[in-house]
Amino acid sequence: MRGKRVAIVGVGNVGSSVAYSLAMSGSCHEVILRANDVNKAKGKALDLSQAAQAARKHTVISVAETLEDVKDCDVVVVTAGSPRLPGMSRDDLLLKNAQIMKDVINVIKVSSPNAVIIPVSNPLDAMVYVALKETGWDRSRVLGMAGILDSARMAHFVYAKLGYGAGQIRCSVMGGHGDDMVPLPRFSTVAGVPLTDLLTWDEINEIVEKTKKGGAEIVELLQDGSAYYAPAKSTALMVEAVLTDTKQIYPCAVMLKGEYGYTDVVSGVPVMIGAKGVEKVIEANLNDDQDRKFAKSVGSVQELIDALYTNKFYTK
Ligand SMILES: NC(=O)c1ccc[n+]([C@@H]2O[C@H](COP(=O)([O-])OP(=O)(O)OC[C@H]3O[C@@H](n4cnc5c(N)ncnc54)[C@H](O)[C@@H]3O)[C@@H](O)[C@H]2O)c1
Repeated sequence: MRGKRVAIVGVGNVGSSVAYSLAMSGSCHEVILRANDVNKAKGKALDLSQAAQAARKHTVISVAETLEDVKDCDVVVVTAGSPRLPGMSRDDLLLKNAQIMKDVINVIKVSSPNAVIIPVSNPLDAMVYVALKETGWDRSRVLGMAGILDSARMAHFVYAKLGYGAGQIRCSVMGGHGDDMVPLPRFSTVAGVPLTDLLTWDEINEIVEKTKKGGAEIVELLQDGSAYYAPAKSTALMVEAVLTDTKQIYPCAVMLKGEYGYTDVVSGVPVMIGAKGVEKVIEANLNDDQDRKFAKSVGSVQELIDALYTNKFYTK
């Protein structure tokens, strides 16, 4: 039996940080980097390999000269794409990144036919839709990263408000990875204590708003890119759940097939992740208010998907 192999397509800030996280945890045998700029990938691979040696980990970091060389991977993470720059909405990126995703996926589906694919590029939910459409695979094998990140951001803002509990905060965010994401205070706890017992609704609503703007706040401060440490760690958690078949529940962007009343649209929902990818979609009981917000969020993703058709990226 060979060791686990993960490819990362797009070796910018997020991609290289995913590789770093995986190398530091030693959760896979080989990480293959694929970038258009092969020398850049080679430089990153050397640096990462040396970091693995420093950490006394066995993970080997290699470079694929072409996408066709991304062979027989267990998981393929796609971070190739343009980052969201100041003033640029996620929607502006749609057609540009959809073409990149399409080109990447059409090679990967042949070179790594048994992989689980984790799209990260934005606009995330639409990229999951493109990856699924291009592969034609079962939805269980294409799951997008966003919900773990958004939930971590919410946890950060809960800590910032409370001033205690860091590391014990469990937050839940559903919906698309956009301005209409749905932070769920009712499903959030600190060491098991409901958030609603610890904070007033005014305070909670402030946290909800900060969570929605969490990515934009970092973009404004960095000025030349977007967040990558938390996105990378969130992605690595998903990779590791697949590689080690942990059956953990994480919020991920998946194609809905009747769950929550929606079909043929991608949204962030809690899923159980195992070796086969999404092994179960969890249907939480939403109250009327949560239901309404989730519907709005799904509607925003649907608009992005519709835009792929109205702009003739796809035809019906
Ligand atoms: N889903 C999320 O929660 C989340 C979080 C953070 C970032 N993102 C998205 O992830 C993507 C990467 O972000 P980043 O900060 O690493 O950006 P980055 O600019 O640092 O890296 C993107 C990389 O993709 C490469 N690339 C472009 N086209 C390619 C192709 N056809 N093949 C291979 N590589 C290609 C670029 O050369 C660059 O190195 C962006 O789309 C960003 O918006 C998503």
